Amino acid sequence: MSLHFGGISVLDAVSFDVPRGSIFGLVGPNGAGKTSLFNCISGHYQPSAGSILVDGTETVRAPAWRMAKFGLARTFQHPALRLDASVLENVMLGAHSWMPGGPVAWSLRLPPTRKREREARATALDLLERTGLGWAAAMPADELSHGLHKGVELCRALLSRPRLLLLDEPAAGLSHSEVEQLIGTVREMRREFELTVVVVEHHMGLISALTDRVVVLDHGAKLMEGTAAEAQSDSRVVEAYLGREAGADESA
Ligand SMILES: Nc1ncnc2c1ncn2[C@@H]1O[C@H](COP(=O)(O)OP(=O)(O)OP(=O)(O)O)[C@@H](O)[C@H]1O
Repeated sequence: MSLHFGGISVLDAVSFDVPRGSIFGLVGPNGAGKTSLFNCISGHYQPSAGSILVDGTETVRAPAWRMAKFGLARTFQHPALRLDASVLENVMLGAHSWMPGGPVAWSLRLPPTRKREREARATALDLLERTGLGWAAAMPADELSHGLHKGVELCRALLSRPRLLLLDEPAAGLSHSEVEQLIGTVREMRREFELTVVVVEHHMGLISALTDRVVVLDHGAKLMEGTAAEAQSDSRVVEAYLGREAGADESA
């Protein structure tokens, strides 16, 4: 799969398979193309060439809002929450992909809709409890810290019942203990919901603890694929990181 913006190549024939049920890491230096690749998978960007298959179904021309139909949910580097709404209301937005009816049925709140809404609310509260956020359910989202917003976004993504969960830098801005809790939560959710997870992350502790395999990107191309330990001891990977840091030092 390739991605160009004008004459600039952002991703150059990047190709890999994510085994079902695995936790797969996308790593690489700043500007390597990780978020752009994520945006292609989640339908926020249209690749210039190539294909993306989710459970054998081509998703490339589907817009981002249809991705839940393919069993796909994502979180963002900077959580996209409705800050004026409560934490529970934010999580409940994840249920819209499987609620029966549409906006008219929801506003009329017919009996089948009410029943599903009760189910969704109970599941949302359960997810919040299990990620340590039960106490915040009724609070306006803007009263929570950045780290807690990430937990709320994760609950919202899980409520959409995904088969493939995309996490974009979930550890950024989290404290050490919050990262530990996140690792436990993702492991538990993977097991319970039989999820496949793809995670973009700079936090190598999280990548080592969580992932079965990683792909390392550099300058929009795939540098290597293997376990996190193999990646960390690969001379090409070490050079890509050091080279980028040296470049940053020179320009500083
Ligand atoms: N919408 C866009 N238009 C033009 N160029 C873009 C666009 N989105 C990304 N790029 C460019 O693509 C390259 C890869 O960016 P991307 O954000 O995907 O990298 P990254 O590996 O996620 O970096 P980081 O770790 O810093 O988040 C960068 O040079 C960036 O400027």
